[in-house]
Order: sequence, then C-alpha cells, then structure tokens
Amino acid sequence: MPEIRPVVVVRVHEVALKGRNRPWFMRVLRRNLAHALRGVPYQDLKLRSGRALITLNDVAEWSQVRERLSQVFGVANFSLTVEAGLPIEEIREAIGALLEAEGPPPGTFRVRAKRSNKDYPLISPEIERDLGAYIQQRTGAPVDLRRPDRTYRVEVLHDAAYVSSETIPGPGGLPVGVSGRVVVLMSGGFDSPVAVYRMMKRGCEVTLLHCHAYPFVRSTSIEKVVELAQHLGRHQPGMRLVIVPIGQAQRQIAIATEPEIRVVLYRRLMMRIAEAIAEREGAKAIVTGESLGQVSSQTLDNLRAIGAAVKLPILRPLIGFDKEEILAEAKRIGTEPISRVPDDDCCTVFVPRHPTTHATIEEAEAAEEPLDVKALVESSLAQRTEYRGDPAKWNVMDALAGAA
Ligand SMILES: Nc1ncnc2c1ncn2[C@@H]1O[C@H](COP(=O)(O)OP(=O)(O)OP(=O)(O)O)[C@@H](O)[C@H]1O
Repeated sequence: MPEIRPVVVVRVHEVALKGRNRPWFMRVLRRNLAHALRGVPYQDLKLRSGRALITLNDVAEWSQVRERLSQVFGVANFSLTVEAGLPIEEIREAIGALLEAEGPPPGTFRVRAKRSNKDYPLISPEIERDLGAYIQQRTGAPVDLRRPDRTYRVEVLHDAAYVSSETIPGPGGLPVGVSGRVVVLMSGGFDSPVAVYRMMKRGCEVTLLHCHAYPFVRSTSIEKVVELAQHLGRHQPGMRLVIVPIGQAQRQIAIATEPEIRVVLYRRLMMRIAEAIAEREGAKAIVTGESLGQVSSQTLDNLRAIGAAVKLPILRPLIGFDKEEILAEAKRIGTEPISRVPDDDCCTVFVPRHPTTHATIEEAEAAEEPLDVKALVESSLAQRTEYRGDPAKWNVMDALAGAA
C-alpha cells in the first residue's frame, strides 16, 4: 500500500478558465487561497492544469481547510483526494487506500475519470471500467451509472493522478481581485454589508467608506463598521476601510438649507467623498446598498438627484431585492448579528420626520449654491482615518480619536 498523501483539489468553473486571462485568474485565486488558509498548517499550495492543489501534512488538517475554502470566491468545488502516480496500477492502489480509509461505498457506485493529460495511454471510459471493476471486486458493491450512491472521481494530470469520493460545492463567483476595485458606501445597517459581499463575489476588491456624525451622535456605527469589515475581510486579502467624520459638514449644510432636502444633500456629500477616495484608490465605481423604494431616500427621483453629484458609475447590487431577501442573505453570510445592533444614522441628524421623496437635480444644485461643497468634502476628508493591513489589528479608538 502506498503512503497516503492527502491533497485537496480545488476546481474553478470551466467558463472562467477560457481565454488569455486564465493564468492571471489562477494566480489571483492562489493568492486568495493562501490568504484564506493563513494560520492553518498545510504543506504546499500549487497550481496545476487549471486547478489548485493543497497538499496537507495530515488528514487531520482537512476539516479546517474545508471550512476556509468555503470563503474563497472563484472556487466552484473541491475534494479531499489521494495522490497517485500515473500508472493505472498506482491509481488502483490509491482507490484501495481511499476504500480503506472511508469503507466501501454505501450502496451503488460509479467512477468518473477526467484527463487533462491527453497523452495518457488509456482514455477516460477505459480508466472508469478498470477502476470500476477493481472496486467491485474488492467490495462487491454494484455499479449504477445513472444514480449512484457514491461517485469516485479520478483526475489524471500531467505528473500525478488524484482520486476522491466527495465533491464539496464552493461559493462560486470570481476570485476577489479579477474585476478591479470599487468603493462601497457602508453604513452599519443590514444592506450595505450584503452589497459588499455581492461585489466581492463578482471579483471586486473593495475599499469600504463609512461616514459618521460622531461626536454629535453615538459612536456605535463606527464600531459596527469596523467589526463588519473584519468579518468581510475573510474574503479579501488587504481589506481597506476609510472612516470620515461628516458631522461638521452636515451642520453647515443644515444652517444653509431647507430641512426637507438635507438627506439628499448629505448623500451627495457622501458620494463626492466616495469619488475622491475612489480616485486615490484607483477604484472604478461607487457601490451602495440601496434598494428601490425601501426608504424615502431611495425613490428613483432621489437616487437620480444623489447620483448626479458624481461622474463615476454607481452600482447598486441590491436595487431589486426585498428587505426579507436581504435579511436572509445577511444571516447566511454572518453579518446580520453585527448589523442588528441599534445605532445612530448620521443622515437623521438635523432632518425632519418627512424628508423629500422627489428631489430633482436642479433643486439639489440650487440648495447647494450657498455652500462651498468642495471645501466641505476636503475638510471632511482631512479628518479621515484609514485602516489597512490585517483587519484583526484594527482599533476603533483610532477613528474616534480622529473625529474628536
Ligand atoms: N453613514 C454612512 N456611511 C456610508 N454610506 C452610507 C451611510 N449611510 C448610508 N449609506 C449608504 O447609503 C445606502 C442607503 O442607506 P439608507 O440608510 O438610506 O438605507 P438602509 O436601507 O438603512 O441601508 P443600510 O442597511 O445599508 O444602512 C446604504 O446602503 C449605504 O450604501
């Protein structure tokens, strides 16, 4: 019996592998896998034939690796495998080792073979027949090609073969980093963290931006956003968070403008701050957690008046979602318990109970006329706190000191 070498085979969707971007795509995935596996002991992580192979020192490492891989976008599925040499006898032995470790199939079984090594002397159906006969002879289990109770998978690469019995679905999506960077406007609420998750799943690196009115209101939203960023940082190497106090700017807006339009003006201020940060960060779009008609500030008219303050595209991944759908996703991705903590929304300071629901761009621009908008953006930005590096080391006190 050969020594069992446990190797986790990580697979990506075929479609993502097409074209000239493939090597780069795989390198980004490799970086993200290494990030997800930090602190977990494993022997080696390498790329082979459009897969990532993680060699473990011991099968005992598997449960931790399995848990971490479920956080890595771009992973279609993965399996714990036994590595074998290329000769069919060695692949048989590896199947034997797998049967010894896991026991016989729970009922019927089939073998599925796939060759990236097209020079291999046997074609896939021949490999399947050979190994199927071997398993049958060893265990007596019957073959069922249509609806087997267990499928053994064999992947023949150029320098080794890998056999496995369980395929675990990954989160799918694209590796974080292949789609470019966005700035996400992040409150402490339920929606924006879900918007962050959605954008990361489509391959975007995110810089989070939180605006707050501390010390005019409590600091809870800042604490929540730092915690949310730490939680979401599991998916992205190099998470970034920028915290900007806008209480002073809001006060100046409140002095110079009618109450009904202030929420729209606060949002336009946030958009401009986001655009300034996007420029510094090399981000190509601004993202919000807005969903149409959810609250009074999210009517089509107001979204238009708010969006007109900036030139960058504004992406709203949740625009067509119901609150229940967003909440269900927030629970699934683990941000709901953090978002649930009550906080003070900075957009409610100095505003009436019934703000306008149908602002026009002209009204917003006219209301801003007495204000030096550029100076408001710059003075707010000057007080920002930037968090980079390992989110586990981020300290809320830095942002509070910056705003005091
Ligand atoms: N203090 C803030 N800092 C940065 N962005 C914010 C802030 N408040 C709101 N936003 C952005 O505006 C969007 C709409 O916020 P609003 O408070 O109107 O709705 P919401 O449904 O409560 O959203 P959320 O659940 O994300 O707070 C948020 O999803 C977020 O993208």
